[in-house]
Amino acid sequence: MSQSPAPILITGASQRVGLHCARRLLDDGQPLIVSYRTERPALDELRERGALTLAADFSGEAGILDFVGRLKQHTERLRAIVHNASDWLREEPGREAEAFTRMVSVHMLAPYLINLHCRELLERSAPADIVHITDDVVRRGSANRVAYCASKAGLENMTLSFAAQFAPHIKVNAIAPALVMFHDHDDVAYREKTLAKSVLGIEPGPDVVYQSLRYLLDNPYVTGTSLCVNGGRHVR
Ligand SMILES: NC(=O)C1=CN([C@@H]2O[C@H](COP(=O)(O)OP(=O)(O)OC[C@H]3O[C@@H](n4cnc5c(N)ncnc54)[C@H](OP(=O)(O)O)[C@@H]3O)[C@@H](O)[C@H]2O)C=CC1
Ligand SMILES: Nc1nc2c(c(=O)[nH]1)N=C([C@H](O)[C@@H](O)CO)CN2
Repeated sequence: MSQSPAPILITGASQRVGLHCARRLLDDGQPLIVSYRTERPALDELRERGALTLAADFSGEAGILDFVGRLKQHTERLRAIVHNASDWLREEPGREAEAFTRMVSVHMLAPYLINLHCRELLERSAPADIVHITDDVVRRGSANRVAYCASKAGLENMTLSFAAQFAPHIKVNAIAPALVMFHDHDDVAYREKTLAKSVLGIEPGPDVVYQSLRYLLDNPYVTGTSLCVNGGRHVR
């Protein structure tokens, strides 16, 4: 007898891109598990649509492993893991080491430990996928967010290592967006400056990340790849 589809895990899905991808996957009829750090009204919508929501704080090893333990109490299989959780921190004078530690933990230690500890769950529903959400800024560095950019570069590199280690039953890829969606507090000057960085010059919205995710989930012959979703910033 065929089993019901295994769930997809998206981390950091209480708002913005992660929430949009969660909604689209639920629209696709995909069983879903999401992690969140802050309780938000949108989580109730996901719960009402059948998603399992698990609290998670990826700021250190203990929180990451605690999340993995609770996840395994709810499922023995995973169709995919989407590492979306992220903090876009600037360095603050006197708190540089804290920022670096937080960036490495959420962008590198969490994906690393979750991938290793959940490999068996993915293998049980192979072919399976891991998708790292990185950032186009890895291509050129960031004067304003050194730790953020370095940790995303580490996540980008782990895509190659895990693709080699987890083949052939688990594909591992990255999606490297540039501007996807502004924050409400972004002023006109910032928006105009940011839009001018790409040749397409638009704020595309979160569906461009979902479309990239859908492609990776549906394509059986893509692994170790990073999809550049940046409006052509690199051709300027
Ligand atoms: N938005 C954009 O234009 C761009 C986004 N990206 C990348 O795309 C992804 C989605 O972007 P976006 O939706 O803006 O992301 P957000 O800034 O909204 O972050 C997503 C979620 O990550 C969670 N999170 C942050 N730190 C932790 C932590 N220590 N432990 C657990 N959860 C945590 C937050 O949870 P909570 O809110 O519940 O506290 C947040 O809702 C990110 O990886 C981002 O780096 C890359 C380039 C551009
Ligand atoms: N975790 C987050 N990472 C990033 C965000 C964000 O809001 N949260 N935003 C950006 C910017 O859009 C940038 O790409 C353009 O200013 C980058 N990463």
